[in-house]
Amino acid sequence: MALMVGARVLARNLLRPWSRLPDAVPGRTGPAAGGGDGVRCFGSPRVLVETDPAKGVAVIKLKNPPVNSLSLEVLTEFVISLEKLENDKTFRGVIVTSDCPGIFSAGLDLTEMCGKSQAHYAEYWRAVQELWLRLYLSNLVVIAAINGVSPAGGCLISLTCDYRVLADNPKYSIGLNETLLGIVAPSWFKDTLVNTVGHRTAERALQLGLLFPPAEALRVGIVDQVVPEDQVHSAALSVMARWLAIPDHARQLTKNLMRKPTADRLVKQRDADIQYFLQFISRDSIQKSLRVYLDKLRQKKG
Ligand SMILES: CCC/C=C/C(=O)SCCNC(=O)CCNC(=O)[C@H](O)C(C)(C)COP(=O)([O-])OP(=O)([O-])OC[C@H]1O[C@@H](n2cnc3c(N)ncnc32)[C@H](O)[C@@H]1OP(=O)([O-])[O-]
Repeated sequence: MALMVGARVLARNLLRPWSRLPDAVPGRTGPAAGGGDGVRCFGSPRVLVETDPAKGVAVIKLKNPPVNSLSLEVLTEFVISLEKLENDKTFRGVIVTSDCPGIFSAGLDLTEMCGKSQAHYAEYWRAVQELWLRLYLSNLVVIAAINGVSPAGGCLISLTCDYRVLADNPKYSIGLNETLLGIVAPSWFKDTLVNTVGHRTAERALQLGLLFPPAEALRVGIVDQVVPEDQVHSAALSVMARWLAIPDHARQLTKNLMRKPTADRLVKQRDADIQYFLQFISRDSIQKSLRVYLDKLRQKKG
C-alpha cells in the first residue's frame, strides 16, 4: 500500500535498501529517550525512530522544524518507518511524539495545499490518506505522547493512536480547528473525532474549530491522560506496558473490529475523496483563505 503514497518521493527512496537512504541514520546504538543500552536508531532526519528491541517498543519522533508541519516528505517517511516497524516481529508497540520543543505538529503543511498544481494536490492528499489508514489500522499498539500544541492534522495523528497522553501545559491545545482557517475537516477526520469523543462533542468542536487546553481536552475525552510535561514519555511507556500485557492477536482483532468499518468508508472511495479534495482546495475562495491564514502566521513574527 505504501507504494501508492507520495509516488515521487517513495520511488526515489524505495529504490535503495533502507540503510542506504541518503538521509538515513543507520543502526546507531546508544542512549536515547526511553533510554538505556540497546536502544537503536534509524529513520530519516525528519522522522527519527528509536527502537528498544528488548522491550519490543519503538519511538517515532517527528523532527520537521520549526513546527513539524506534515509535508509530503514527512508523511512519506512516516509511512515507511511505520511499515518497517510493522514488518519486524520484534516490535509490538510504538510511541509517536515530537522532537520540536513545544510543538507536537502544526498539522498539514499549508504550503503543500496552496498555489500548487492539481497533480501535486492529488499526490499530497493520497499521502495524507495513506498515513491515516496506516496509523488507524496499525497492528502495533500506538500511543501518542503529545508534548506540544496539536492542531488539525496534528490532532488527527493523535486521534489515530490507541491512547493519548498530553503534557499539562496551558499552551498545548489540541483539536480539529479547520473551520478557523475557512476550510472543512474531511469526513474521515470527522469520523475519527466522533469515534473518540462522541457525536455531540465532535459536532460542537468541529463547527467552532475548538482547540482544547489540557484540562478541557481530558474532560471531553480527546486525550486520555494529562501529566506533568517531564512525565509524558514515562507515562506513555507505562501505558504501553499495560496494553502490551494483552495477547496481540486478541487485541489486534478487537482493534480491527472497532476501526475497520470507519477505515473502509475511505478505502472504498479513495479516488473520489481525492477528487473531492482537488475540487475543494482549488477553489479561489479556499486558496484565498489559506493565503490569508499563512500571511497572518508569517506576520505574527514580524
Ligand atoms: C482539508 C484540509 C484539512 C486540513 C488540515 C490541517 O492540518 S490544516 C493546518 C492547520 N494548522 C494550524 O492551524 C496551525 C497553524 N500554526 C500555528 O498555529 C502556529 O504556527 C503554532 C502554534 C503551531 C506554532 O507557533 P509558533 O509561534 O511557534 O510558530 P509560528 O506561528 O511563528 O510559525 C513558524 C513558521 O511555521 C509556519 N507554519 C506554521 N504552521 C504551518 C503549517 N501548518 N504549514 C506550513 N507552515 C506553517 C509559519 O508560517 C512560520 O513560517 P515562517 O514565517 O517562518 O516562514
